[in-house]
Amino acid sequence: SRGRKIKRRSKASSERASVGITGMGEQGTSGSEGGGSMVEAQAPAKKGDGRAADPRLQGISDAIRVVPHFPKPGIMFNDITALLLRPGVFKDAVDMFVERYRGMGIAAVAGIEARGFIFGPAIALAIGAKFIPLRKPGKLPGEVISETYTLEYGTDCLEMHVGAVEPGDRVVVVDDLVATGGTLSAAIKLLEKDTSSIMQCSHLSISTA
Ligand SMILES: O=P(O)(O)OC[C@H]1O[C@H](OP(=O)(O)OP(=O)(O)O)[C@H](O)[C@@H]1O
Ligand SMILES: Nc1ncnc2[nH]cnc12
Repeated sequence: SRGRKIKRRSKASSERASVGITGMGEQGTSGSEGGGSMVEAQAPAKKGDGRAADPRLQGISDAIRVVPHFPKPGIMFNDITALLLRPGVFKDAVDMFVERYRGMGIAAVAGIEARGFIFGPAIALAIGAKFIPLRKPGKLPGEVISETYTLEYGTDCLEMHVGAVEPGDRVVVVDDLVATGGTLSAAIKLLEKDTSSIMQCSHLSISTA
């Protein structure tokens, strides 16, 4: 044997993630696309409630592996790496973000490290926006602003280069998932600290409920 170790974790749960592309409307404006609600697209459409479910959501949900008790007991981990192995489903997920934000005059897509870096650049390129990495501490070489936040399993910090966002830029914050919301709200605070930018927030909304 060449000594290659394969670490086996507990089996994936048969539970499926419930998925939507969830968005929050612009800060400080009214009547904007997105409607100001973090949950508008999160729940699967129920019969007769007036919302048509996008047929792509089922495929996206099926492609996300739910791993119980990772990285800690009690956490139902939504593993998007399984989705990334399926190019058609990965494309569906990116396309749904792009369809939501194309033509809205978005100047920047800010992706949250690390999983926001998986979806963010593809979305930015497709809508003709710049991509801004919101990074974990100590990774950016220029002048930064920071925001510390609480995670479902620990604390962390996000940093952004000063000047990456210009005043008045319309910015979409992209990530894969919201759990406690700590990461997303830290990203919003970071962007609010630096600029008079107008924000939308969007993520591949996943819940195991
Ligand atoms: O809503 P919250 O409770 O803040 O949790 C959501 C965040 O947690 C995950 O990232 P994580 O910090 O695990 O880092 P990673 O992307 O580097 O894996 C996920 O990608 C979100 O960014
Ligand atoms: N339940 C979860 N699954 C995947 N990533 C997460 N980050 C925080 N909570 C998570």
